[in-house]
Amino acid sequence: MRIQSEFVEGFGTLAELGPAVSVFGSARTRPDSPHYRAGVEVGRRLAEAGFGVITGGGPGAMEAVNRGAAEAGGVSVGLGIELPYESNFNEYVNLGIYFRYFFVRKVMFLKYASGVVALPGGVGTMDELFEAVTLVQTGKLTAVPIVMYGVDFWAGVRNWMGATMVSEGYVRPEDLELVHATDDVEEIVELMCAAHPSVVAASRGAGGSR
Ligand SMILES: CC(C)=CCNc1ncnc2c1ncn2[C@@H]1O[C@H](COP(=O)(O)O)[C@@H](O)[C@H]1O
Repeated sequence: MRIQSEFVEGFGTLAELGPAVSVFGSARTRPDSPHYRAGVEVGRRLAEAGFGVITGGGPGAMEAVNRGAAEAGGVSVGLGIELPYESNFNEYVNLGIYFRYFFVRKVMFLKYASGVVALPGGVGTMDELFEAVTLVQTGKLTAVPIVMYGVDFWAGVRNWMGATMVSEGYVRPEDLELVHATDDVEEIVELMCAAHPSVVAASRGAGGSR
């Protein structure tokens, strides 16, 4: 069965991966934009710290993150999705897996992730980010750092969650703390390293920059 074989192939490949951070973000981020540059930097710094990156393997922010990681010599994973129009892996993916089903692919983003970062994006990015929050909140996923990159971009969502969801009693105040917000790529790397000290030790042992 196709669905089952997608799970088997995905688990088989990603279980071998080593520590990696899933990074989501818009397919439409332009290469000349600050958000693209931030994505490259996120990929590069995570790779230098010893983390692989996992993206949707497509254009825009996904390409930026794969690019930063690959150019720094890191593991650069793309979990591609078959879409009604032509879609290929961006050229910076060095380990690609293709999926027909979005829901199988979403399991793969989180099952082996040591952390999650959301760059600015649209509904796809929101969907992937909030799946991570839901799974951590309900204890279905080991608590990993979850970071919104772009304080101004995400401010509306964060403020509304605090002012409306929390005050209506639908979200516990402490659950808001599951999600960090920053404009600082180094803070992302520090959060990931603090949660995974063994990665820091290994990358130091391998002559890593940290
Ligand atoms: C130009 C265009 C729309 C290409 C679409 N090609 C795509 N290739 C791979 N993953 C994708 C694509 N579009 C959306 N996604 C998924 O949804 C997220 C981005 O959705 P959005 O652009 O924020 O809502 C990504 O993290 C990715 O996992």
